[in-house]
Amino acid sequence: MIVGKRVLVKLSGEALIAADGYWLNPQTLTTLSQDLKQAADAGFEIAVVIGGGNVIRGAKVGAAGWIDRATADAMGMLATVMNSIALESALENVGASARTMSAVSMPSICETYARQPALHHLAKGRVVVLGGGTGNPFFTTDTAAVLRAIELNCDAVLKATQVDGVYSADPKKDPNATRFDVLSHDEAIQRDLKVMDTAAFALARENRLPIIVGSAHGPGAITAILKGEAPATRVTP
Ligand SMILES: Nc1ncnc2c1ncn2[C@@H]1O[C@H](COP(=O)(O)OP(=O)(O)OP(=O)(O)O)[C@@H](O)[C@H]1O
Ligand SMILES: O=c1ccn([C@@H]2O[C@H](COP(=O)(O)O)[C@@H](O)[C@H]2O)c(=O)[nH]1
Repeated sequence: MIVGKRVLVKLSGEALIAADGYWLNPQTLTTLSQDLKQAADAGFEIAVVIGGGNVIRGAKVGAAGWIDRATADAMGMLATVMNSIALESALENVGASARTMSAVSMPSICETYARQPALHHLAKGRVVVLGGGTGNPFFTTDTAAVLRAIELNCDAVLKATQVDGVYSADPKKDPNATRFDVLSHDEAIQRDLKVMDTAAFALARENRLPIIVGSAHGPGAITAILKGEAPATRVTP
């Protein structure tokens, strides 16, 4: 095991897009849910933040000019709640106990996020899916993931993404990019490595929170990283 018992898993929204372009692929949600259940069954306490990149990214829409940034970000936060309740359903379908809590209050749909009830759910072994980001515009779900991980006394954030670690440049764009096994928060910020946003790295650095970056692809991928059985990059103080 390379991280402690309580982990916040950050999932990409974009990874939920189906091969035909539809915004949500049920098979991807099922595979991720089976993996998260496996991790919970292995004794990990799991909180999850899922992005909204399969639906909207506020910065991009705001920059296009037809809608203001804060409104576009509100749409983005709502997208993360849609993804969160879809993941909650998929988790329940595979037999895991799960609760969605949203930073944006919508009590007829899911619980509103509050720290103490979230800690209670984690202690009960429930997978806690945290929707709505930070509840504020001009942030991303990477920052929300780090913020919640700190609040909920998590041992690490696992950014379970589309690549198997942090590279010297985006490996999807630069075939010569080289992979780090370990690097510091300072290095990640100074080198402007865009696997997570700078605000998220800075908040993690300030609070000495380790960030693990690895691939979410394939059955059991997340559990394997948590157990130290799959390649991943560790970003440490
Ligand atoms: N230096 C780097 N090392 C590794 N990956 C990088 C780097 N720079 C950019 N990336 C890219 O960052 C991506 C990680 O972001 P990912 O799509 O998982 O999440 P996100 O954008 O936070 O989530 P969402 O899709 O919900 O918005 C990887 O797919 C990778 O292509
Ligand atoms: O705290 C937050 C988190 C997210 N948003 C908005 O949601 C989208 C989707 O999140 P991603 O992290 O990009 O997947 C984001 O682009 C923002 O527009 C937010 O406003 N506040």
